[in-house]
Amino acid sequence: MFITGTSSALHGARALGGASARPRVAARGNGRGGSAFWWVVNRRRARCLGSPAEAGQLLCMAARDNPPPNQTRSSLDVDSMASRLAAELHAPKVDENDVPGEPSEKAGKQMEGRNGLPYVLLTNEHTKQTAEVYLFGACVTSWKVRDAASEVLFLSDQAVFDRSTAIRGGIPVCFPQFGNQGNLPNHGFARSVDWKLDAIEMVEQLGASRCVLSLRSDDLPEEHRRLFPHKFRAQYRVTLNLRGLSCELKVTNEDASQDLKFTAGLHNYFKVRDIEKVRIFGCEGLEYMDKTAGNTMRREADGLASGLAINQHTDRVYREAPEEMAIFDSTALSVMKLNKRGFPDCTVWNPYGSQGSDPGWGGFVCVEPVVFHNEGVTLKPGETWTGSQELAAE
Ligand SMILES: O=P(O)(O)OC[C@H]1O[C@@H](O)[C@H](O)[C@@H](O)[C@@H]1O
Repeated sequence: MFITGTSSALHGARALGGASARPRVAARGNGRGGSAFWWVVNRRRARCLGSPAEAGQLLCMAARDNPPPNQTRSSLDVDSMASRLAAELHAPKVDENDVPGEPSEKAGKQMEGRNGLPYVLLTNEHTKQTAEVYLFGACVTSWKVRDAASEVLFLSDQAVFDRSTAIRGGIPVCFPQFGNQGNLPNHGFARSVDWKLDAIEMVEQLGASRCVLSLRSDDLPEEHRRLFPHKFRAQYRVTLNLRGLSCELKVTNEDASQDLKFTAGLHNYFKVRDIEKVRIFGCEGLEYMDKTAGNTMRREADGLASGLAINQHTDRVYREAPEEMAIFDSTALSVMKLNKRGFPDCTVWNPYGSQGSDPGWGGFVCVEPVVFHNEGVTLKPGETWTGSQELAAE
């Protein structure tokens, strides 16, 4: 939503004021799906063009021809749209995770959750968003937007909170193995062990609330250390910023002489009203491993102009997916945007009632940034890898 959306207005503010600009809460979008869909379609069209100026021109033309539902042609301020877009495209990107925070109770607090399991309730007073992050599995189990009234993530009715198994739903962290290729349990052990809470902090400068969790190989139960005899430190930062929710996973090889090899992913369960009416943008033309067909490599059709529909058991690991992807839920009239870094690949999964599926399969779609193809990550002793995602919901 380039005209009214939170994301573009803030990018614009950042471009004009730099990283030290006072955070401000931008005007919200109109929250109607027509406008959200308009954003997706035109953003996709703009992406095909080379320069920011061309992209800006195209967006302006598209807006004139096809204004979002709450605006008329004459009310569009095309010049300001164009300069905002150009600012967004040219702005040096600030890595918010590099800006240090200060411990603060305003950012959140540790609470006792289901069955007494500890979790962090993060709050962002600027945007009135909240998130819940369980220390078990470093799992984000809830992210609420629109004055904390609207839940973005799916949490299964069958989710178990007793440390016996990973929490089903939210955003489980898959590490050091994504999927079942390797000698570890499916998706590795990080989602089924306790992480340590290092900090709950406020990044005043950016209007962001953040919690920092960590996991060290030395603290793992013996069974995992035996199967994965490597020294590592993982840090996971979950931030509620002015645009939405960001998750950053950093892994350091702490071994003095051995390489550290792993695959990883952030297993986002997005809540949808009706899986049949969902479209996913960003997979068109990509090569993927089809896990429903014995891991055969296939290629997605190029002409998915209206996005990928889920109408069967779908379990695909796309190779080199674009940084920006979007999920359009035409029943809820909402768009969830995913911007990923350091995770080259992406999984799309919905069991669609297949054997053993969660009974809630019609109410979620998993779109997961992963590093999987090309043998994942190899870190030399002392090296660090970082993978992150930014989620926005409109
Ligand atoms: O049941 P689990 O271990 O949580 O995994 C759920 C699904 O997670 C997806 O990421 C995988 O691609 C699927 O193959 C898998 O079935």
